[in-house]
Amino acid sequence: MEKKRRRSESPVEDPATGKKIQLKNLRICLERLKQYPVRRKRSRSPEENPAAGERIKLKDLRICLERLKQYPVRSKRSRRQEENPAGGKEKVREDAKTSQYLDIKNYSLIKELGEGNFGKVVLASYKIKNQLTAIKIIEKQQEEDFKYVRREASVLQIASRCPFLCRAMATFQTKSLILLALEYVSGGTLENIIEDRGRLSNKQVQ
Ligand SMILES: Nc1ncnc2c1ncn2[C@@H]1O[C@H](COP(=O)(O)OP(=O)(O)OP(=O)(O)O)[C@@H](O)[C@H]1O
Repeated sequence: MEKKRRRSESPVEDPATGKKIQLKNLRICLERLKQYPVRRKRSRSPEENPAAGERIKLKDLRICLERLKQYPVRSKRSRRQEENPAGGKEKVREDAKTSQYLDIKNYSLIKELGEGNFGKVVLASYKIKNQLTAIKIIEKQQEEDFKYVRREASVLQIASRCPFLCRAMATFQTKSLILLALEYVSGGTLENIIEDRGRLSNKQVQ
């Protein structure tokens, strides 16, 4: 009986000091620990995609955030009046420090630019920066499709110094669509230019 009472008074030893932890302090610790499972649940679906109202997977969000972190570094170049490789003088790159790039509501669609093998490309304005962008809109056939588009965006990012490729700004998805926001290249396609002007020199192609 004596033994039982003592155990209930100080049930746990501090492994560091070997001393009994006061019941009062233990209760405070347990109260604090109770908060952890709640946080873990929240982290399973942390962000809602405002375009679709669906939860973005934590894994995808981490990948997006990791990629977005790379943008401020490149924006240094854009501050030095980087030129549009298509010939325009406008700045082509801005900071993407926040997930605003991933919200379709922040883009206003202007007109259709063309159609590729997988979907349409529309000219849009990124409202936050008043910046033109080409958004590739692809109808999702299967969940895996988003992975392939992200891979395309990653390749464009890796090759971002190449003056012949446009840059990827963001990839995001709704339930049925995949959207890839690209740097807008205003000069038209090389094919169109060759059709209009005929043969071009190497310098003109560059
Ligand atoms: N970044 C851009 N800036 C301006 N126009 C673009 C841009 N990307 C695409 N376009 C326009 O949209 C059209 C379709 O482009 P898209 O890349 O979808 O076609 P694609 O070359 O067949 O590629 P894919 O095989 O990936 O579908 C292009 O021909 C071009 O006119």
